[in-house]
Order: sequence, then C-alpha cells, then structure tokens
Amino acid sequence: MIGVEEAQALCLALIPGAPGVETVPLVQAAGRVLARSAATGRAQPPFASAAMDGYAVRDAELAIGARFTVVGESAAGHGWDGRLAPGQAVRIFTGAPVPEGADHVVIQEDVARDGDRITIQPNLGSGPNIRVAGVDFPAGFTLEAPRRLGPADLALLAAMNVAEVTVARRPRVALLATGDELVMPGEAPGPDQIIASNVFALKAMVDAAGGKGVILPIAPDREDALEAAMAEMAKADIAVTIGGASVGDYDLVGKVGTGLGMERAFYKIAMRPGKPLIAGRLGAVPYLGLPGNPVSAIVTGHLFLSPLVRRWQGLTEALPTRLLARLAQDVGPTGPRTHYMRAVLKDGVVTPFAEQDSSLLRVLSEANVLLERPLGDRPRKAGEEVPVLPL
Ligand SMILES: Nc1nc2c(c(=O)[nH]1)N[C@H]1C(S)=C(S)[C@@H](COP(=O)(O)OP(=O)(O)OC[C@H]3O[C@@H](n4cnc5c(N)ncnc54)[C@H](O)[C@@H]3O)O[C@H]1N2
Ligand code: MOO
Repeated sequence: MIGVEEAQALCLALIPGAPGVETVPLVQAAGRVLARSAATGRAQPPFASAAMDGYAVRDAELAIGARFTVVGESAAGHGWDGRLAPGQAVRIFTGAPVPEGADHVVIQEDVARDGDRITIQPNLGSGPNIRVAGVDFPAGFTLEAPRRLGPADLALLAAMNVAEVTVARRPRVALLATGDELVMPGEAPGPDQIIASNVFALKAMVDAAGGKGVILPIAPDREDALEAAMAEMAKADIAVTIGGASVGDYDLVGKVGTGLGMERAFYKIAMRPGKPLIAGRLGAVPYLGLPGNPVSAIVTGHLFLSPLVRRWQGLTEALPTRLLARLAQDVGPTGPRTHYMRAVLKDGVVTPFAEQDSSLLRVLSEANVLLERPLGDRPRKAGEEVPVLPL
C-alpha cells in the first residue's frame, strides 16, 4: 500500500493539463480561479490625494502660529486646478487631488479658521496626510494567474478598471453512488435499505472547491447497470464512484472499471479511514473510486477529490490546509495506516472524539478538523504539537 502523500501526487498527476477557460464579468467572478493574469494601465490613486479632511499647504511654511490664506477648494471628483503660491492654502477633502505646489495636508482639527484665513494651532500633527500617486498599485501592475478570486481580489480588479476576467471553467464532477442498499432521501427505503448520504457532502465539497457536482441516479450492484453508469460518467470532467471499492462479492467498481479500460494509478492506500481508494483514468477523465462508508468517502473526498477539483482549475496549491495544534490529551501509537481522527479544535487545542468508526456521520458533523496521526507514530502526550486539517 502506498502512503497518502504519494497517492495525492499520483492523483493530481491525473489532471490532463491546462484547464478550459471562459470570460466572465467581474460580478460573476467570486470564487473562480483566474486563468489569465490581469493587467492595468492605471495607477491607484492616479494622482496624489488627500488622506484627511483639512488644508493643503507647503510643508516648508508649516509652523505653529503660521497663517495662510484659503484660495480655493479641492473635493473628491473636483480638484482645484491652480498652483499653490507661498502663504496660500486650499481647503481639501479626503480623496481629493492635492493641488500642485502643496505637499502637506493639515487636518482641520489642527487649524483655526476665520473667514478665508487659517492659523496653525499648537496641536499640529506630523502629516503629510497625502497618498502619493500609485501607492496602492502602479500603472502596469498585474494580478498573476492562477489565483482563487476572493472578495478583496474583486475589489482590486475593479480598482484596476478590469470589467471582465478569464477564469478556469468549473469542472463538472459526476458523483455516482453504488449499492442495492441505497435509496435517495425522501424515498421509501425497504427493510434492508439505508439512505444515500455521502454524495451530498461530496457535492458540497466539489462545489466549494470550485467545481459543479452532479449527483447521478444510484447504480445497483449489477455489472451491466454499473458499466452503463460508469461509461456515462466518462463525459464529465472528473468521474467519482462511491462504494463497491472493497473486496466483497458485490464490490464491482474495480472490475467494471477495468472492463471499461480504466488506467489505474493506485488501489488501496495506507490511511484510515479510506483504505480501499481507487484512482485512475476512465478514458481521458480523472477517476476516483471512493470507499462507501460515509466518513471514509468524505475524508478521502477532503484529501483527494477536493484537491483534484482545485488542480483541474489550474491551482498549484491544491492540497488541504494543514495547521499545528496542541493535543488536549494523551494519544496512543498508530498502526500501519495514517489515521485521520475526527476531532474538535478550539483555541489551538485539539481533542479527538472517542468514537472513530467510519460509519459515524454524527461524530463527523461535530468535528471541525481531522487530527492527522502519521502511520507508525509513537504515543503522544497532552500538549505536544500535532498536525490538523480544518474541515
Ligand atoms: N474483508 C474486508 N472487508 C472490508 C475491507 C477489507 O479490507 N477487507 N475494507 C473495509 C473498509 S476499510 C471499507 S472503507 C469498506 C469500504 O467498502 P466499499 O467501498 O466496498 O463500500 P461498500 O461495501 O459499498 O459500503 C460500505 C458501507 O457504506 C455504506 N454506503 C455505501 N455507499 C453509501 C452512500 N452513498 N451513502 C451512505 N452509505 C453508503 C454501505 O451501505 C456499507 O455500510 O469496506 C470494508 N470491508
Ligand atoms: O478505511 Mo475504511 O475507510 O476504515 O472504513
């Protein structure tokens, strides 16, 4: 069995190359991955601008008790287009262009005004309260691709006067639950049946990673039906089956995949939960066969499927975030598989749940991190630093 890191590398290598792209207006670009770097011809601010409301003067003339004549006004959107002469001041407001000749904005709290005369008061601050042209970004600035566009990026692009951006297409991820025991929520289960659950988590994870999760009709444990459903999945950008990955007589996914010409990258990894994971290509499409146990499917989804969706969009940083936290309690040694324990992280301290069975959705829903216990690890004491993966 291969380790998690090696498996993740093999998995990411299944991605065909540069993503398909589309151009969208800025208002639709939140969360999308920038596929072409965006450049601007503008500087921001485009002119030296006031950072405070007050009076623009010459710095060299500033002194407590100094007097100036107010000769004009510069407001945001309406500058004053004269040139400041000695002894003159211009009334100025935040965001307004600083007039030529001025190099200091005295805030109005530091000034006494009488008609068109101002006198500098003893509480004079240091200034200069001016934002130089291009201090935010210069003309020619480029926001580099690839990059997931967050709220601040959208504001930055807008300030750059970029109205539309070229982003990676959202990959269509086909999610196929398999098993005679499954019905969809809202249907009437037979006495030996349960409700298909993990596909809903996986769709949410795919969507959050920037893809479009598509839940297909449940495939029964019959070779012909599974073959038809899996062949259909090869039309998606990423194909995922859930369940039927293990060694039971009705675990048919590997066999049917092989019959369809699946090129296998690996089968089984040294992790718990999630050992019977399959990865490969169905036709040209990256394929994952996730184990059926709800927690196993969701944990392997977090470690393998979400990264695949991110890498498909061209992101180089595709793997889950890993942080360090202190153990709340002693934990024992690990066995031959890296254990991803469901746990709660609070104030930098991580507490694993006592119950770790891979069928327990209620425990998973209480967890906010996976506590990563590397295979073959020694016992760890309360207070030791350990890696955690936020969920
Ligand atoms: N003899 C062995 N038995 C098992 C092994 C093994 O190595 N030797 N591995 C175990 C491990 S680890 C896992 S994980 C499971 C995974 O098996 P499968 O991927 O074949 O999953 P199924 O057998 O189809 O289902 C397992 C379990 O999960 C339920 N399930 C399946 N799909 C869904 C779904 N979409 N939503 C909710 N629940 C689902 C299914 O009813 C079973 O209870 O195999 C172990 N066995
Ligand atoms: O690894 Mo299975 O995924 O233990 O339940």
